[in-house]
Parts: sequence; C-alpha cells; structure tokens
Amino acid sequence: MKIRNNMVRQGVGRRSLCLVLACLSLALHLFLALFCLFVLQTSCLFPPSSSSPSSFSGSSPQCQQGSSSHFSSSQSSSHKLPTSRQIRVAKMSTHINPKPEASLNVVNEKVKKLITVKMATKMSQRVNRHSKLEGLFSHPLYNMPRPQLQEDDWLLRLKPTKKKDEDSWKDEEPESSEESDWQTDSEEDGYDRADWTSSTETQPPWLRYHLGITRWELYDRKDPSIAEMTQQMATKRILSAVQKSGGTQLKLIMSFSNYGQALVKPMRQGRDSETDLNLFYFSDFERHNAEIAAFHLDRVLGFYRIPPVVGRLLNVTTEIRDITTDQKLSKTFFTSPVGNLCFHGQCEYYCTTENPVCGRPQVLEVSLASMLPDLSLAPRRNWRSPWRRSYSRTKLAPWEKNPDYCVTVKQTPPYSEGTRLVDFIDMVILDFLMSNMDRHHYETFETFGNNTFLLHLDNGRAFGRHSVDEPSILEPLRMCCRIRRSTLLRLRLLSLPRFRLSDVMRESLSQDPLDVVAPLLSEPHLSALDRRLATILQAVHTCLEHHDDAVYDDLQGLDHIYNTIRQ
Ligand SMILES: Nc1ncnc2c1ncn2[C@@H]1O[C@H](COP(=O)(O)OP(=O)(O)OP(=O)(O)O)[C@@H](O)[C@H]1O
Ligand SMILES: [Mn+2]
Repeated sequence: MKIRNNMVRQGVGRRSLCLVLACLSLALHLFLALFCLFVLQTSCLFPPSSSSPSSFSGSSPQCQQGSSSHFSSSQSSSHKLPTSRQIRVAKMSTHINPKPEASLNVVNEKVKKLITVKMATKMSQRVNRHSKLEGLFSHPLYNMPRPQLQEDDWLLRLKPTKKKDEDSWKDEEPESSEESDWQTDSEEDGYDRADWTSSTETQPPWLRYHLGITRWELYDRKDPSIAEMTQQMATKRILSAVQKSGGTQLKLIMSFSNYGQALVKPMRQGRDSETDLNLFYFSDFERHNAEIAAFHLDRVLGFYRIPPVVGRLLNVTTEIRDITTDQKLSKTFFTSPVGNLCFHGQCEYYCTTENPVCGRPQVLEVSLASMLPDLSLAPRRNWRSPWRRSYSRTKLAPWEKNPDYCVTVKQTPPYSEGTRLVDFIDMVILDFLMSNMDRHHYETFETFGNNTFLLHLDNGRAFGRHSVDEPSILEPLRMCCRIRRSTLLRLRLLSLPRFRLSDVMRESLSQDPLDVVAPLLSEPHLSALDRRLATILQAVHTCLEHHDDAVYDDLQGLDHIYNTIRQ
C-alpha cells in the first residue's frame, strides 16, 4: 500500500514536472517566434552615417520595399541614360524568381537574411566596444587639411546648365529647378527610371563617387556616398552579367538597376589555402577576398587609391546564368559531379573545365569593385613599373642585377619630379604588406598629367601567403630610401598597440557583408601584416641612418600634426 502511494505520488510529481517543462518550452518557442518576427521585420541594413567610418553603422535602420522581380536579359551599357531618382538604402534583395530553381532561391534568400540579421547584431555589439578604427580615423593624421581644389583638379565636371538671358527668361514659362538633366523611362527593361539633376540628392551614389574623384584621391573617406555605393553593390538587384575582356583571368561586369556597374571576381579557392611555394606568382589564382582586403588596407593606410570593393553572395543560376547575354560565357555552364553549378568562361588562364568557378550548390562568394568612370569620359594612362618582374623563369629583371638601379630611376621623368617616386613607394608599401608581387603596371588619370595619385588596381594576387614575406617587393624602398613623411607617421601610428594594423584591419573587414560567412583575412594573415609593418619600419630606420633626404616632407607648415606623433 505504502509502495503504491509512493508510486502514485511519484507519478503525480513526474506528471506536474512534465507539465511545467512543456509550458516552459511552449513559452520559449512563442518568445523565439515573436523575436524572429521582430528581427526579420527590422532586418534592414543600417544607413551609413557621415561621421562614422563604418560602412554600415548609423542611427536608425530604414526599410524599403525590394525592387521588382522583373528580370531582363538585356545587357547594360554605359551609353544608356542614368536612373534612380532617390538614393536608396536597399535591404538585401528579396526578389523571387518564378523559374525552376525557386526553392533554391528561397534558401539563398534565407542565407542572405541570416547575414543581414547577423550584421545588425554585430553593429549593435560594436557600438558598445571601443573602436580602434574610429580612434585611428579621428587622429589628426587622417584628417589633414585637404589641398584647395581648383577647377582642373576634378576628374569630371557637370556641364553647366544653359543660362537664359534675362529678357527671354521673362517671356518663357520658368523651368522647374527639379527638371532632370538625365531622363529615362526604361523601367520595362529592368532599369530604374532616371530623374537625375545636378542636385546631388537626385544622383545615385556611384555617380556621386565618380563626380567626387580628384587629382589627389579617388574618394573622400568621409563621403557618405561611398558607404551607400558599397551597400548597394552588395544588395541591389543584378540586371546583367557579362565577361570583361582584358587581363588574364575570368572577371565579370555586373550592372545594377540604377545603372551602377561593378567588376566581379569570383572565389576560386579556399580563403585559407596558401599559394603553393613552387608556383610562380603569375600562376596563382586571383582571390576575391584579396580584392576586398586590399581596399580596406589602402583606406586604413590613408591612401584612398583603390576603387571601393565589397563582398557578396551570388546565386550562380539567377544572378549569372539566367541573365547573361554573353554567349561565350553562357556556353560554359555545367553541373559538377556533386551537383554544384559551375562555369569557366573564356579567358587566357584557367578558363577550362579543369579550373571551374563553382557555386555550392549555386551560392558563390564574389568581390565587387566599383567601376571607374568609362574610359571615354576619363581616359587612363598605363605605366610600366620600373620594378616589374620578369615573366621568364630564368631571366632576371634589370633592377635585380643593378644595386644602383634607383639612382637612374630618380633621374628619369616622371620619377625625377613632383611626388611620383614617393607615390610609387606608397604603392610598394601597400604591396609588401599584402605580399602582392603582381604590380607590373599601374594607372593614372590622363587628364591630371604626371601630377596626380596612382591607382592601385588589380589586387587579386595579394594575400596569397602569410607564412612567408617577399623581401623583393620592398626593394624599391630599400634602394631609393625615400618615403613621404605623412606615410611614415601613419605607419608608426599603426605599429602602436593603441591602433595596431592587424586590429584595425580586422575591425574594418568586419564591416564587409562576407565577413560573417568567414573572416575575410584569417588571423595568420592579420599577424603577417604586423610583422611586415615592423620590417618596413626597420628598413626606413636603416635609410634614416644613411640618408639625410630619406623623408619627403609633405607636412611642411603642419608641425602641430607632426608633433602629436613624436610624443
Ligand atoms: N574598378 C575598375 N574599374 C574600371 N576598370 C578596372 C577596374 N579594375 C580594373 N580595371 C581595368 O581592368 C583591367 C583588368 O583588370 P585586372 O587587372 O583586375 O584583371 P586581371 O585579369 O587580374 O589582369 P592581369 O592578368 O593583367 O593581372 C585593368 O588593367 C584595369 O584597366
Ligand atoms: Mn591580376
């Protein structure tokens, strides 16, 4: 009887425990469901704030409807007239493809949504933490007075609107100040309606970026258009994808509904796979994460000479195969033995079935670099680097045979005048830090003559190895012993624990949408940056011991800035 009572009591106790647990679990699920609903509703990317260096940070999120689900197979071209009436802060594109891969599309959209949610969480976490990057960018060395710009210091200028003479003005119907300078109503082919005027609020961010290019830099770090542009490249609907000719490896040009365009490089190998030591540098695959990291490094160094780059997850089916009008490209799609959608395109190197670019099963990581203004508007000059490498496996380049090579270079125009040599050394420093041996050429905007900054294009072969450094990249600095004072001071700043290059790079890269998939640079690559920075500073130190003119003083009259670093 006693035993039975005990059993009954135990039974009742267990049942009420189960009931409590069930209730708890129900409440928890309800809470989670409500929470998810809330997060998904508010999971828009944050609009950029002009005061913050963070690409996606800002005060309050803005949500908007995604663009229409209409697809077009027409190829964009630069002669088409522009679009987009308002600057939009787009949320991750949410179009639904009515075609067969609809279910896979839904999966991809979920991945994208997850990233958006994760990013929002990251942003809110970062607000509370001390930001080394913000500290760095608020330092006087990153806020130096900008040179007074003359009219011919701008790359592009808007044509002045025709001035009407006073009398005829009175006779005519006055024009609205809002009248568009560029108008299209080509919505039916997928492009936004264009209603742009000379007023910046009406222009899409990529146009404002182009209009902001000057003789001295590609963009102003504090210009909110830059963050808006990268955000749009990462999220906006893609209307066209075609192969880009030129260069050796596969690249695509993608066009967006607001007439913006990007140069796309796909992920071809694991982010952490180090380049085989037996490969010549020119045999290495390009890396999408190197293009992204190079943009961030150039910005952290205070150069602003790399077109803004951002990462994105693409759907190989709907965002490349289905929309391309490029016959050469479309012929090369195939499904791999494990069911991944692959393609290889047509180009000089690695465009073969043995070297495919593959989605998983169709999600592909890519880098998108903002396109520079069309060559017809802003022609560029291509310069051979005096320190270019030999493509031969046996021959040495001239600079490898002659220890006094720089003496000649210093006497040869354009290196004998202006800032060309120190600009070149800046590029050498960037390349040594990221171990880029592929700088055989560089470009400048023709209209600025010799007196301008150097574009640091094509960084796909950087960040290939973290375990070894490549001393030959630093040879121009060692041979010429010349460096800008402002560059040297920023390098010193970045070697201090308070800022530390690896820390600010980690933080800067965390702003990229792909960083939530996996860090864009692994820790060994980040530590390599600190190690290489120490090597550069040591090389400069050696120069300072032997040369009085090692430092090119670009801070004359700015002693207060110089003094803040010396202390
Ligand atoms: N952001 C950009 N906007 C416009 N043009 C660009 C941009 N980036 C690169 N280009 C142009 O495209 C050409 C090819 O690009 P890139 O050098 O990246 O390709 P690549 O295949 O790596 O070339 P290579 O094999 O010569 O190293 C460049 O020489 C440059 O003139
Ligand atoms: Mn290249």
